[in-house]
Amino acid sequence: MQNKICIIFNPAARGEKAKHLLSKLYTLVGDVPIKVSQYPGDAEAKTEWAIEQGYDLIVAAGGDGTINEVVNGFNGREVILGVIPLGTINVFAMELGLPRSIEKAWATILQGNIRAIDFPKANDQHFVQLAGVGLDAKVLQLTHWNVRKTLGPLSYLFTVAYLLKETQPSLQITLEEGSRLSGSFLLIGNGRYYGGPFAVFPKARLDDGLLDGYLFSRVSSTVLIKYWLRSFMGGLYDEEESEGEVIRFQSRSFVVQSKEEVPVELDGDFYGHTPVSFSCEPQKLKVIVP
Ligand SMILES: Nc1ncnc2c1ncn2[C@@H]1O[C@H](COP(=O)(O)OP(=O)(O)OP(=O)(O)O)[C@@H](O)[C@H]1O
Repeated sequence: MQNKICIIFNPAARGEKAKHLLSKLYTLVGDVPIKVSQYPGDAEAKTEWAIEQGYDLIVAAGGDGTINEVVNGFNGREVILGVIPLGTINVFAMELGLPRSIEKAWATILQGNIRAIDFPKANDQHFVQLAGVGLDAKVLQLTHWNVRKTLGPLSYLFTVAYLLKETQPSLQITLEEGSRLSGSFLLIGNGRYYGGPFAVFPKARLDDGLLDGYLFSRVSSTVLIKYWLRSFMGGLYDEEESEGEVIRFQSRSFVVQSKEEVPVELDGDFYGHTPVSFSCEPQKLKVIVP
């Protein structure tokens, strides 16, 4: 491997359990530098610093939020992303088929097999795997960090149950080719998986130059359970039966607007509010895969 590697490590990943893996990582990687993120946003700053120092293979050691910060530090430079999955769910690592063990993930990085994948954006902020407008972003916003730390992914279910009783927002989506759609909750996928090994977007490919959208007209517990079960079974869905409940689309770019401010999440972290423009640069991001 000819590249100059720098590792960006997030001790707060996996509900702060990742911090216990730092010494193991030091032993494993020898004299490869490890920069420890000190606060939310610092992984992005440390990535920018590393690139300025001449490192051209930046390894995100953390979960999806850490990867998101690292790629946002690339700023259009020709660098390669490596991943050591140390997060709670690690959806992007699952999508790439990366091994979960630290040792195997590091061995994969040293082998240096590179894949070029699409690099999506929401306004000026990049993401790698998924985004959401409406329910899931609000859930992330409202579920307290301490509850997440204690209960893990289960904590979100309580917030979902609470939010389903509230009035649902009204989203207007304008696709690149001009057609308009409306609904209350939008899920966006660069790859197939969302929230775990659930193929919510069975037709999505990381390198097809398109974003996949799933727009729910109205969300209820029945609708959520139905689609979750289907995605769990590998994306078995019935086009006819889904009509009215959900609209699926694929597009290179689209705009989401709403009368009220609706929250937006990127790669599982709260990002901001509507309006938001989504776009995708085809095969722009280089990432190491098995
Ligand atoms: N030193 C730090 N202290 C607190 N938070 C941090 C620190 N460094 C980074 N963060 C934040 O930690 C959050 C969680 O990180 P990450 O998403 O990587 O882990 P995770 O939630 O366990 O994984 P996943 O999203 O794959 O389930 C990110 O939003 C990131 O901004």
